[in-house]
Amino acid sequence: MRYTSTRGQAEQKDFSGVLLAGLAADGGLYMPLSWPQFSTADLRALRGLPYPELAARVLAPFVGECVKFADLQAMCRRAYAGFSHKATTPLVQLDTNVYALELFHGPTLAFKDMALQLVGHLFEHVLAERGEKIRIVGATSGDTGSAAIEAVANRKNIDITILHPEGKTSEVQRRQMTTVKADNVLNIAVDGNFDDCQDLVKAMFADTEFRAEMNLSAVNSINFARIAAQIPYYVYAALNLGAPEREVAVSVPTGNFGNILAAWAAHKMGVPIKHFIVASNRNDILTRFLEANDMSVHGVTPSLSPSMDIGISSNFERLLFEFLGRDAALTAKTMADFRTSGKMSVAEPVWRAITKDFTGFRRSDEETLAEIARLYRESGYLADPHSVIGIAAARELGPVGVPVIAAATAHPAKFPDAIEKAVGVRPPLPAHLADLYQRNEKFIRAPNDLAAIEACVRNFANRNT
Ligand SMILES: Cc1ncc(COP(=O)(O)O)c(C=O)c1O
Ligand SMILES: N[C@@H](CCOP(=O)(O)O)C(=O)O
Repeated sequence: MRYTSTRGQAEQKDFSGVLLAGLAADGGLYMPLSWPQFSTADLRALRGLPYPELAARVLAPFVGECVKFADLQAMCRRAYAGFSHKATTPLVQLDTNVYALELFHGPTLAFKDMALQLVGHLFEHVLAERGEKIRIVGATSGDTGSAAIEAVANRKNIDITILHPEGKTSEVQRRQMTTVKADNVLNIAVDGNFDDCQDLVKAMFADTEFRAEMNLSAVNSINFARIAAQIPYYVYAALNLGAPEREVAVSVPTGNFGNILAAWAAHKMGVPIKHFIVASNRNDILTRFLEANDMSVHGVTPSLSPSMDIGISSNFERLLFEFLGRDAALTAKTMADFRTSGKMSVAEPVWRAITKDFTGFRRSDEETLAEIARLYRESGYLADPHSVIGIAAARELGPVGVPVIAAATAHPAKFPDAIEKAVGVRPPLPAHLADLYQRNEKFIRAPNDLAAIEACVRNFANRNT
């Protein structure tokens, strides 16, 4: 499998090349040249497999020749061995046609573990083969940071620097990053919001000298390996609900658009996913676009679902590329105009085609608390402030008679203040994190300034010289 940039100017790469590069050299995002196809018979053959086996088979065509299938299988087994639920991603029925797909049984209690636990093994494997060292730079609004750190802490040949917006994650999320004891981890609290952190990461990649000097790599969903590793759980859930003979829909709490894009990729590969519901909080750029063809940047306002506090959704570029008929020049121009003007609308037929597949939904903080309370009262199910928006969207907008997979993206214990406000109880952290509040934190502070951040990354890289 070869990968091409959405902006068409970067060299094509194989899976390992994409994994290590993260962002394409032209600022675009890598996409497979074509989507692997799974026939009805192929899908039936996956039904009933344990999650790690299914994941290896779904990922094999993306990985291609880069990793032997037996090695990929072994990595999938190791990646999910530590998950706290035997089914890895269990489905919980909440209503006649609403199912929570629990993606938070990994070590850091969010869906990011699903991809990053595997990506950590893939990095180590590919780096050992190539004899290379990488420096990962990543941005987080709360969950990617700890999942990435957990996946690569103490791994040889990898340094990781995570930028988080100071004061804008939950305390549990911050401590999950800043209390990890590993010499290869640097946490930076940036004086800004998530979009500032994400821009700083992209700017480091755009600084070609710095990128080459540091051999930068990415753990955010700009790295296609992240998207690929998020596809298998949609295949697994759809099969468990009757696919390929039965259609399903998905409802996904959305920020950077990576998770729902993975569901859409599963649909392109042959899984009968009929509709895609984008659930957002008050940071609703995608919902505004889906309602009125208006993608205008409004900045980021803190909410009770901090991981979705994202102003610009990076992965929308991948969807745009597809709906523009894979016209890289037009995608590049549209993205450049968006960058300059802070606004984007697409040609009417393109917008109609997108909105045929995707519907937007939003909930304010007050509504989110009310949804948590209602769900808890009616079914005893405690959902975190991100997942509950997707669940509410599934109940309200799910196509009639079609089972909706509502992605449950985080464990409620990551957001105890919001949960307590909604239902009056503080969900306890699992045993492996029980002493999180007693652990010592380690991070540095930096301004929202590229030169300052690059200096931090460079100093960290040179710490032992
Ligand atoms: C708990 C949670 N829900 C939802 C999201 C949004 O997912 P995405 O950025 O893939 O749209 C995130 C962060 O990415 C998250 O951490
Ligand atoms: N919501 C994320 C932000 C980054 O998203 P990613 O999927 O591109 O890594 C977070 O919680 O950190």
